[in-house]
Amino acid sequence: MKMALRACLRTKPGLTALLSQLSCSGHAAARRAPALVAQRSSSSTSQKIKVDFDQSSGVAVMHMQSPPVNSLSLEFLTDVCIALEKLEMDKSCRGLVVTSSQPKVFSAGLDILDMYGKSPEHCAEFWKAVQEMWLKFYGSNMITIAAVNGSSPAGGCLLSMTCDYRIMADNPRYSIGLNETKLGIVAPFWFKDTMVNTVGHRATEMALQLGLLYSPAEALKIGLVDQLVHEDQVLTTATETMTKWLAIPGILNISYTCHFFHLWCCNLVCTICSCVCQVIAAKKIHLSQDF
Ligand SMILES: CC/C=C\C/C=C\CCCC/C=C/C(=O)SCCNC(=O)CCNC(=O)[C@H](O)C(C)(C)COP(=O)(O)OP(=O)(O)OC[C@H]1O[C@@H](n2cnc3c(N)ncnc32)[C@H](O)[C@@H]1OP(=O)(O)O
Repeated sequence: MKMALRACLRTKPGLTALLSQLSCSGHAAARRAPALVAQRSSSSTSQKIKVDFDQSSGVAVMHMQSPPVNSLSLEFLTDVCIALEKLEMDKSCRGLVVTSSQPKVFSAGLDILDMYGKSPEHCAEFWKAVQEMWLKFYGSNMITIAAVNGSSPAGGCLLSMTCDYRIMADNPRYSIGLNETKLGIVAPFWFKDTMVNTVGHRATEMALQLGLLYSPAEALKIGLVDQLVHEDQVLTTATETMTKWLAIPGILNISYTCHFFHLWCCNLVCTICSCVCQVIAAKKIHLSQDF
């Protein structure tokens, strides 16, 4: 799916426009202009994001440092998107590792306090920022690896699933999954689609219906993560793994992209049809109540 988005962002101007409308792209850029990284190795920091870029390897490491649990607030999401935009614009950056500077937690998911009791304008901006993060990671031209060094529920799990590869700390205290159901929330369809693309239909059905959080071992078993390593080795394994991914010629990447793009389009058409059916059904119910 990520590759599919990459392809359409490269090759389909119409869809790019569609996606950019969906994602309100540019809202982050409008706030702070991106800067190109000139040094061989550099480090740039916002309050909540630290990026170390090694120009010799072309690999950047994004450290999420929003205490206590890297919850995805509007401010944090905006910082993430800005950092990503800057890296994306620097063509020498080919790989990105995302990890957490917070102990025991990769990301606690969407910031619940930023969704509750806020103005409609704030909620709209917040929700657009969530979509923007998703699109930017999924549509990135860089190879992305999530170094999941702690728990990663809900939106945190989504963030990791938008990456090409996930390495998780092998600590049974940590968990990962889309647990929205347990919170009394329905996960949006694109959360669901992202999980289907990662672990398949049946596993997603079980995961979402029951709001399951998986231990690292369980997550590995269903393919929610790709590799488990000792807690101390998550970041180094991620950078080693990146070397292997970057050795694959980009052209092959693009070929796979076309296959996945086809699947993604089919999925999108189905989703639109299902939305139309739901609207028609809702109207029918409404009419039958009137008479
Ligand atoms: C505006 C929106 C419009 C439309 C959308 C509406 C609905 C669509 C919903 C979309 C789908 C939702 C996706 C989500 O991501 S919802 C968030 C789900 N997250 C969770 O369930 C995680 C909850 N947290 C935990 O499980 C644990 O905190 C965690 C991450 C395992 C860490 O555990 P631990 O180290 O023991 O830390 P604490 O639990 O003690 O937490 C420390 C501190 O952090 C606060 N906190 C935790 N999670 C969140 C969060 N998601 N948002 C905000 N704050 C969080 C926690 O309350 C503690 O705060 P305190 O002040 O008490 O120290």
